[in-house]
Amino acid sequence: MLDHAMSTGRTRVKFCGLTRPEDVDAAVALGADALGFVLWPGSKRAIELDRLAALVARVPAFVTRVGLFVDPEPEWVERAAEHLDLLQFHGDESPSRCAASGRPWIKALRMRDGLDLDGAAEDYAGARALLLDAYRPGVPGGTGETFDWSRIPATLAKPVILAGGLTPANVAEAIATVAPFAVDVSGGIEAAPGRKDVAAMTAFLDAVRLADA
Ligand SMILES: O=C(O)c1ccccc1NCC(=O)[C@H](O)[C@H](O)COP(=O)(O)O
Repeated sequence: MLDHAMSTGRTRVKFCGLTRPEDVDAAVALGADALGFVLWPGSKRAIELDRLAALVARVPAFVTRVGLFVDPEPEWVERAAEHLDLLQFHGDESPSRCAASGRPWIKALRMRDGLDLDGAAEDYAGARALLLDAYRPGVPGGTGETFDWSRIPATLAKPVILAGGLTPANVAEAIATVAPFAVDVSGGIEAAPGRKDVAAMTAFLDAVRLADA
């Protein structure tokens, strides 16, 4: 069992739903650990492969490039994966489906009533982490909604990436409550879907660093 922060003393930060070069540049300059690109066409933040290639070309070494999928066709994963460091699955993918490409992956779990997190951690043993997100029926992610953080057990067999409705105003409380390995934010740092706000990105990272201090 791991405690969520794995005693590293620093909460990693993933900014998700990037669509514009200027937002990628700002996120890197501010010190985000990982950048997420939505590769599910149903999202307002979705990007095509040519845009993905152009955006990730701006990302330097040691910043993780993450691609988000929702029940994707294997061929789509293969084509996108050459531009990515890590795959993030947001749909009903089985563990074997997540692992099929042989590339590192994480599984997003939406916190619907009755979800057995310990069981999911066993089922998705091959995941590098579990991303815990809010549950809204019919919406696979990016809801901008929080969930009851006290539902997360203090120890879990996988590192926890906390997501769902995080903002510069609530992320410190989230870290104090959950002690996650990482936090993930999309709507809370946006001016509009897919358009990040530099002041909000800055405030979010400042709040995380203060919480870690
Ligand atoms: O952002 C989307 O539109 C999206 C669509 C489908 C699947 C996942 C999606 N985003 C996933 C993320 O990683 C978000 O960062 C996460 O759901 C938290 O979003 P938010 O509550 O807006 O911070």
